[in-house]
Amino acid sequence: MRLGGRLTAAIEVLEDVEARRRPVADALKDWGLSHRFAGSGDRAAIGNIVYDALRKKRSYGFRMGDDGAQALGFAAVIDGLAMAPQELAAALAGDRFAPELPNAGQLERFGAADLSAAPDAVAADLPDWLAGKLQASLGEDWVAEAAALAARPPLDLRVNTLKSGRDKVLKALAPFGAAPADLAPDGIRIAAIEGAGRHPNVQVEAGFQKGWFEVQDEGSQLAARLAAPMPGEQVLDLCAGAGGKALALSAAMENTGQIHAADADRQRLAPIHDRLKRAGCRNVQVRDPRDDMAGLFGAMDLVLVDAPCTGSGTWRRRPDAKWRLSEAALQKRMEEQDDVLDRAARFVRPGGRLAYVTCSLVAEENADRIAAFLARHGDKGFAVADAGARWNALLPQAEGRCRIGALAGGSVITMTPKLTGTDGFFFAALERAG
Ligand SMILES: C[S@@+](CC[C@H](N)C(=O)[O-])C[C@H]1O[C@@H](n2cnc3c(N)ncnc32)[C@H](O)[C@@H]1O
Repeated sequence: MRLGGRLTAAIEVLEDVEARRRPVADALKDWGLSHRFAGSGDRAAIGNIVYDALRKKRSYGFRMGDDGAQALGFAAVIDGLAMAPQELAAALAGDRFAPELPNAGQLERFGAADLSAAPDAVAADLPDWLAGKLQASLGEDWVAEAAALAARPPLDLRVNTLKSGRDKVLKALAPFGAAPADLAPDGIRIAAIEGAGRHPNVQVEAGFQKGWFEVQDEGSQLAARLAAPMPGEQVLDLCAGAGGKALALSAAMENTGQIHAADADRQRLAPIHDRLKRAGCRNVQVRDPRDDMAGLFGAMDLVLVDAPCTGSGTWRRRPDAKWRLSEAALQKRMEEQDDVLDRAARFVRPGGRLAYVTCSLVAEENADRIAAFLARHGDKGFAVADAGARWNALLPQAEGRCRIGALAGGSVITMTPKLTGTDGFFFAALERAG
């Protein structure tokens, strides 16, 4: 396909996402199934246009003076492929599959528009209500923080130290431009896509099949490290999902002790079995949602709550979610977070720890939930640990390079694309008196 056909396809997908309010991944998949002639390069290029348009929907709409699918598609191509409007017009000339060009005035406006004159929520590329939430949560720098959430994300990998080492994986993935991650000790990064490119499908590589590495955002790797699992410990991963953090905990514990991996949703847990096998994790026991875990009450050294959340920290990867999220959904997540924290507390032994993680930047899902937990469980001897000190000890070369907030005598951490170059993550640790 030439650029014109790809752009037309991207506009169709954007219209579908808008009309049916459906996840962009589903819309792209359906488009691919009904257009079998399109090759993988075409599908990747169409995906780039669609994702870019959704990442910057509001600022592109402002700059074009039109937020329809066609205007957004053109804006994403001009910006994403760094093409001058005249260059784009020349590239589409005579292409019968190309969409109609916006008028010259619109293209000129796009090139000239200055976002410093735009309302903050437009420059932040957020709906108004979420702009208010991020402003309240992140303070002064919130517009730049939100804008960084609208950039293309890198592809991050975690080296599985149970089976390999970073140098070995770096060598195997050298053709893809793999480099050591900035912060995570076992992390590897493949930079964000440029132009119409695409990330390699690393999961077909021999090293992946052999369990040498996992795909995992650097922030998620750091959150697992900050939970400070020790070899030999008894650990409960209460919201294990597909196991990203459970696998990281297993490696950090050097395959010793025991990790109970549980989740309320059997479907989400299902992929963990293959992943554990491939990664060679022998210290993880998967608990069926129907299992009676009462035997673990008061017995865990560490309980990890990788809580269900709005995922606002992952908007670089799932930009459609920011336009679909509702206040009701946020409220529901907060109730789930309280529920799961209450459940988690029962498993922590005296002298044990509870780590709370979200991939959200909304304070109501983060520090506010910990404060509410303390208000409910103040009598059970839980205190907020100094997560900021943990960060500085783990990453002395990046001391203070995250947001460290004071809370109830301890401190909590927020990672953001702008500050740490990771997805947005929140981390808090609670210690139960012995
Ligand atoms: C952020 S995801 C977990 C991601 C996973 N830990 C990882 O690193 O790949 C949150 C998980 O919490 C689960 N969940 C939601 N409510 C729960 C509850 N009350 N108890 C246990 N798990 C719950 C969801 O099914 C979902 O899999």
